[in-house]
Amino acid sequence: MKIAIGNDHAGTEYKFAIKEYLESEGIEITNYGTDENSSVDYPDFVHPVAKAVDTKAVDFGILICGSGNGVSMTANKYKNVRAGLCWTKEITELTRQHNNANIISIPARFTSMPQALDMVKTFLATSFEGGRHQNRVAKISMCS
Ligand SMILES: O=C(CO)[C@H](O)[C@H](O)[C@H](O)COP(=O)(O)O
Repeated sequence: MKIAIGNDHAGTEYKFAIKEYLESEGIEITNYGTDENSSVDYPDFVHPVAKAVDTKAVDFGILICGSGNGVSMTANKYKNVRAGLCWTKEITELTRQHNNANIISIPARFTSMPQALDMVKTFLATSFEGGRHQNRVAKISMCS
């Protein structure tokens, strides 16, 4: 499994913790996020992740910012990206099961570190259900 991770300054601490966990599990992770705590513009650290997911260069993306909204808005501009904003375990499960999300967006300023790590584990361990959801997901990217 290949994963790309991106974050702005609000997500740096969480990025390092998530990256350390995933590497301890033997997962290959490419870091496109800032490693600093000084203020940056989140789109600059989302585009490489979204491009990697959009082109299937990686299997999944992880994006972290303060609210999770900025990184989600940016990533979802890509045709083949489905970035789900998650703040509970159940929402994380549902965005994989129903939306076949390939990016999880984490609101660092509104979730605890244990919550964030649990959501990442849940995201990667949950499969898309297909069935009635397949047609719905296909309609997401009907626009050019
Ligand atoms: O886009 C965002 C808001 O929805 C992200 O959460 C950013 O992390 C946030 O805007 C950064 O805010 P700051 O006051 O510049 O640290």
